[in-house]
Amino acid sequence: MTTCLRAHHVSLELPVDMQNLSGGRPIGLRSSLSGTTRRYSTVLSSIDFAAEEGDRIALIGLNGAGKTTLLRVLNGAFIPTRGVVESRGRMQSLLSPTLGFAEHASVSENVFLRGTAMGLRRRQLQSALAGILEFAGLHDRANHRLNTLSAGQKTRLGFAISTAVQPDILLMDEWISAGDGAFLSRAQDRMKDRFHGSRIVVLAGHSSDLHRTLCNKALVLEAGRMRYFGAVEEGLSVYREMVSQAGGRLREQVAARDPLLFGDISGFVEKIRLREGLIEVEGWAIGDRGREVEVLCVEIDGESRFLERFDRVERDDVLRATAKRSGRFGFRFALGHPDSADPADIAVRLRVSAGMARNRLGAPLQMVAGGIVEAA
Ligand SMILES: Nc1ncnc2c1ncn2[C@@H]1O[C@H](COP(=O)(O)OP(=O)(O)OP(=O)(O)O)[C@@H](O)[C@H]1O
Repeated sequence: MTTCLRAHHVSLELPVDMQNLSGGRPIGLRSSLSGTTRRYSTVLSSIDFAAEEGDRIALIGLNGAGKTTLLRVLNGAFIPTRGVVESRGRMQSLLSPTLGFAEHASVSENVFLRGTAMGLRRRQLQSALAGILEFAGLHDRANHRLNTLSAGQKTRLGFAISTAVQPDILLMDEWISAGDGAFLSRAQDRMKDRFHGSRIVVLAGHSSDLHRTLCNKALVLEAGRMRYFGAVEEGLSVYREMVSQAGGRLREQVAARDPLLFGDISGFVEKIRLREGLIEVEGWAIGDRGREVEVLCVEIDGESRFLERFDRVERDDVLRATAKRSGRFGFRFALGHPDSADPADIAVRLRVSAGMARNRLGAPLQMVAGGIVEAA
């Protein structure tokens, strides 16, 4: 049997219940007694892709793009409003390890409940039970009620059950990194086994490095729509472009979580001076693989300006610090500014990012500690 996973023009609308507020204002507890209004929101639109045997698909998108929801549609937890999902092969999803636990049942009863929901037979579960408890470090707790376990113990149990058998199709929401030291290393080993043993994997998450290393394809989501499906490198550059256009604050958040997304761009803003309606800025930046940066992006109050022409300055201190023999890594530029803001205020509102191209900008450069902000 050939394993497959396909989505044919899948869309999903979900109900969003909103509390009715008196006069539009929150009024404490009474607001929760005042009834709700139900609206429908389109969370996924026209998702269309086919995964073949051997595919490892990186599911990429900003927060709220719809990654987890798409995984839930693929595993059948949500029925698409339009379109269909077609799959062949045993599917297992590692989304929420503790979802579906019965708090008042015992630990071993929960193994049977969850295992049955995963499609395992009673006899399979009986022979797997000891191994699952052993893996979770709960062999002496089989008869304890689940609600007597700690949150960490429940997570370990959920993980041990979900990964007890090798699936053909594996759906993962982030690479597992929870748990204490000893469990984490066993969990990582098991994840690797399950990942490599699966015929098709969909791996959601925010680590471009992991996606590049483990995946051959990428599916990029933007606000519930499929922006790209195809080779992973191309997918990562579509994502980089999306992030580059999304503004400095968001780039900062993405780069904090995924430092290698934009390559290795480092530097600082060192001086901001206000003079006769101009903002003069000085600093330095080194681009990917130690190259000179090609473009600067200056944002004030969310408005971006790209600079490809700016003064490039040879800086002995930067060359020495980075052990480079040559290169003009210092930058200097001046921009008009519309109001008579004071310099300290401008330092907070101004963000300078550097990159190798407009669609490959790094996170905004930080102001060097003790950097000078002055009005001339
Ligand atoms: N059960 C639900 N009912 C209504 N809306 C939902 C539900 N679950 C998710 N959403 C909405 O769907 C959108 C996508 O959410 P989802 O969790 O799939 O995003 P994500 O890409 O996984 O985000 P993150 O990277 O933050 O985990 C969000 O706007 C979210 O508010």
